[in-house]
Amino acid sequence: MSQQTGDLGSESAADAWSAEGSRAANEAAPPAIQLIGAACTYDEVQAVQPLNWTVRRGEFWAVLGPNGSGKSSLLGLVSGSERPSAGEVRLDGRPLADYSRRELARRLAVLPQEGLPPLGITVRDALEMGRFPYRDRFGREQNPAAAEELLARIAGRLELTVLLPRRLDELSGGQRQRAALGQVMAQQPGILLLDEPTAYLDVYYQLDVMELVREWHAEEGLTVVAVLHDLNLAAQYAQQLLLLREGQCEAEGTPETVLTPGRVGALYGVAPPVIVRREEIGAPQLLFRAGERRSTDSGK
Ligand SMILES: Nc1ncnc2c1ncn2[C@@H]1O[C@H](COP(=O)(O)OP(=O)(O)OP(=O)(O)O)[C@@H](O)[C@H]1O
Repeated sequence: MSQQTGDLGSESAADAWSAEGSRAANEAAPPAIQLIGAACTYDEVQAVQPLNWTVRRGEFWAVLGPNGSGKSSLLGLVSGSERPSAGEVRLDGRPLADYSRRELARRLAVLPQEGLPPLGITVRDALEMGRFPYRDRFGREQNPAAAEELLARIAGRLELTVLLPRRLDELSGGQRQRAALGQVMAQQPGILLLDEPTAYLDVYYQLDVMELVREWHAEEGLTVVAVLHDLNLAAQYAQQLLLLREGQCEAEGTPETVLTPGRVGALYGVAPPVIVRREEIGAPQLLFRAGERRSTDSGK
């Protein structure tokens, strides 16, 4: 969606990226996200081992790995909900710890797994709540007309217009996930984190959410990091993959280089998948069959 919103969201993706901006300029700019030996520990559990990872502006990453491999903990480090037990996380070259809550909310948004909770508030209220980083302490927008226009455009784009007066607890899970996407769009972040955004959705809404995120990414140079379980969805939508094993980087790179049959089979404990390439999907797709039963379960 185009972001002709006047001075709305001065730190928005549109500012962080110009269509004609060269790749070289982007590479010279500080990375959108940088982990420098960053680790996440809960009591005795080392969920993320010290990790170096760089996400440049405008990249679309998927974070993959078996259950308990540290995907959500990694996302927590990036969003600031988890404090690193070692190392540092930087956003745009600046330590995450230096951001105020409001500054962080202008820069980064998180789309949760289950969309918005089924509360008694309307979809319109939910979208307006996304504007909180731009409102003063009395809840006023600097430019109310432009904000209103932005919300109307988001609602139109997400086909939420007829749902605006409806309460969240009257919507389906798929509709609530769309409303959640509308809320994070209203937030105008430069970086979007998605935590298994398709977990509770049928295949129509899975593709729907991913297509909308892809369009947003393509049109505005949004930086996207999505935790996904579905390797095929990841290969289809992400340009770069980070594959985790027990809190460590097992592999990173393009879907073609990361999703090799031997690696995927060994990591997930399944038979090496068959790789299928279909032009209309434009990415490798994996066909799975069960392998040997896992002899031990680490309890993670
Ligand atoms: N709040 C917590 N307290 C203690 N241990 C935790 C906590 N959150 C996660 N862990 C542990 O950290 C490790 C990594 O968990 P995490 O949720 O990051 O993995 P994940 O890859 O996202 O898993 P899943 O795919 O099952 O969602 C696991 O061993 C988990 O038990």
